[in-house]
Amino acid sequence: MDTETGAGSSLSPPEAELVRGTWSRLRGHRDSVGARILVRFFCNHPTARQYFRQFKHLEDPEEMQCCAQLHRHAGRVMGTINNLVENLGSPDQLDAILTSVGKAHALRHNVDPVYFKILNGVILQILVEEYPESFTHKVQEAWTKLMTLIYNKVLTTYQEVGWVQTSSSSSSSSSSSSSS
Ligand code: HEM
Repeated sequence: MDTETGAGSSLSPPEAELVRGTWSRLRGHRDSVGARILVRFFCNHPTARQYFRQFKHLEDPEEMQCCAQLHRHAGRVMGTINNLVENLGSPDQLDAILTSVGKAHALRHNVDPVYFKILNGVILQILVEEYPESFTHKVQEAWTKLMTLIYNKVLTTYQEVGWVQTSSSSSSSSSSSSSS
């Protein structure tokens, strides 16, 4: 079987096992962890809110925390990660899942792909904060590889569909702070 996604290496079997092991511990808390990730992301990178009608004008983290659209997207992000983790042994499936995510965000939501890179960093940051004992150096390396694979495949899909940055998708005024 092909071990490449075409846009970055697949995880080795031991790396995939490390990701599965940590995910199985946090899967039951994925709604609350997902909401924390998105609140941190949107607070530290306010321009990322431009794509979300319901909370693009919200500044207060408490108000954001209550927003249904934020929770829906948190569920979708964490649901997609769940799907990816369940298919770590199937490069073709990983490819199909990420192509679909890439197409939706490029063609329907017109999201600047740089936000995927930023969000990936926030996901890792929150996972390490929430599960410090589980996220050893080796586990972090394995998760970083999964995040890189996500970003590379999404970016490749953007290129394949001919996504072109417009002023409304620009991220130039994004805050670059990474702490909460
Ligand atoms: C790992 C990263 C991400 C994953 C897995 C993900 C996943 C999803 C999924 C599965 C959907 C529904 C797809 C559809 O509309 O058919 C969605 C919708 C959406 N995503 Fe993402 N997403 C990610 C990152 C982002 C980022 C970085 C942004 C923008 C800053 C974003 C903005 C949106 C918007 C605006 C929608 C539509 C929201 C709505 O209809 O309420 N996504 N996302």
